[in-house]
Amino acid sequence: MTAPLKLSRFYEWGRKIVAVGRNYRAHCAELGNPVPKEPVLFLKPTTSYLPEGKGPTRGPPGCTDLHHEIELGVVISGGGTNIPQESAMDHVGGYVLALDMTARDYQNIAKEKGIPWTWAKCFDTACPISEFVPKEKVSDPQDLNMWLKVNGEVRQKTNTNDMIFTVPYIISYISKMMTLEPGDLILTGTPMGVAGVQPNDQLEAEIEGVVAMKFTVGDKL
Ligand SMILES: CC(=O)CC(=O)C(=O)O
Ligand SMILES: [Mg+2]
Repeated sequence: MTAPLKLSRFYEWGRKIVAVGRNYRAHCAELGNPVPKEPVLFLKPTTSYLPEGKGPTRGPPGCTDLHHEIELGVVISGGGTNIPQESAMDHVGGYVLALDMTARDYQNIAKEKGIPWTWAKCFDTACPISEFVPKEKVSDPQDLNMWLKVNGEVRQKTNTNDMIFTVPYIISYISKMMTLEPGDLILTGTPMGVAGVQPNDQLEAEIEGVVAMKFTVGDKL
């Protein structure tokens, strides 16, 4: 008999990772992107998951500008299509602190050529995650202080009330065209301060009072 799937190990379920881009005004400005009128969405494969303690995060072959992007991750417990914003939070089972590791050099090339960001966002180890935090431990996902340090120096710091699109809006928006399933992870976008990392850099991140995590940067894949 196979063991029942536990939501706390959602990353083993093989469901999807839907990522929101450009969800903080200051981050749009730092990369010279317009502020979006609707969420900018892309997918990351579940092979990019890197739970804390499972080794270093590594850029794809040839990458010369691997960036950190700290993000609040929302774990879906109840699936659905056309989920109304008003009941969207009923579909949330919990949260993780996540990094949307990005090969910025490849992303810039993709943007110039007008081609997808796959090489920039989808490599193995591109989605480091913290331990799972049950929904009950977070009273308001739209009021969380979170930060990321590289080698002890703060690089990114925000409150999630700075998001352009809120968690319920994002869930409702995605579910209009893509069925959400239990075990899916939504990455809600990164605040300003994205920057390059080097092999052996120590990444430390926290949602204050909720969860913390540490990762090392490794050599390229
Ligand atoms: C410019 C980006 O890489 C978009 C993104 O992932 C974000 O979080 O914003
Ligand atoms: Mg991102």
